[in-house]
Amino acid sequence: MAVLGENRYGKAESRVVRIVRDTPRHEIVDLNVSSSLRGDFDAAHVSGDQAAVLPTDTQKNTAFAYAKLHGVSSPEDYALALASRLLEAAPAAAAAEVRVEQYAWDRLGQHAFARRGGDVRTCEVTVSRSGASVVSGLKDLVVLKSTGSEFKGFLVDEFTTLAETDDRILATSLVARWRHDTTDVDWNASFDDVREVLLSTFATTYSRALQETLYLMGSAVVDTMPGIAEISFSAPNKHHFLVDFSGFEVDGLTNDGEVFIAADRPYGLIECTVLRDAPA
Ligand SMILES: O=c1[nH]c(=O)c2[nH]c(=O)[nH]c2[nH]1
Repeated sequence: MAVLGENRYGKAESRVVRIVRDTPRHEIVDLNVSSSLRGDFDAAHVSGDQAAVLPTDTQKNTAFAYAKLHGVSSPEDYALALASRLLEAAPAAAAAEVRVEQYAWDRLGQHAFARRGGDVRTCEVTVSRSGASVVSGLKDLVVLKSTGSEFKGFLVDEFTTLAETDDRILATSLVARWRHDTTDVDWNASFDDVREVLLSTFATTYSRALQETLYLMGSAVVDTMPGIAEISFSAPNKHHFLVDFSGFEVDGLTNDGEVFIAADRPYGLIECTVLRDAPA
């Protein structure tokens, strides 16, 4: 005779992004939230009876709703509120556990941010009989605009379901590589300057597509840095989907660009090279 031992169940790794946008200076809270319930869930396992089971889908929905309803002043305060709610909503549970990871962002502007501590500096050098080529770069530079980004007017066919938007989150994990046309360069200062031009352009320009933003960033580099002949980008469009609260029976719960699910895949991958125009 088999007997059921310890068990628990829940939803792991909901990527909850909360934007506080009451003023033009937005705040971002970026969380990875996992919840689980343990208690008397024997019937679900032993006889297939789900009457006591608060679905993991509901646990996930509650995690997103609570990012708005309760807010996230700290991961601990939010986790306490969410766990208390889940315990209350599932009478068979003896305990609800909520685990939260919070990703830190540094401010670039009123509504632009860079993930803290992320990016890696790169270089690729070739020395041949005819000279040296130096390509400097960076990767894993994660940046996000919480407004000032639209995507509309695109080609539509019978498989298109994407809605046009005037206001979305734009985020990417940037890979950039730029070619110098000289080796007479203060490499460290040059790197810092390019990184700063990339970030400030991202933060201060309106985006009609990630394509346009990359072009603007690249143009700013080749226009202001005389020794740089071209720059290439590979930029995943890290999609943030507005969570649909309309199906929840909670009075007054709206989502006005405040709570997003950060999807990891699939992702758009936008790549381009921007070159300095040859002198006439
Ligand atoms: O900035 C974007 N560029 C695209 O080409 C694209 N395609 C898509 O579905 N969303 C977006 N966003």
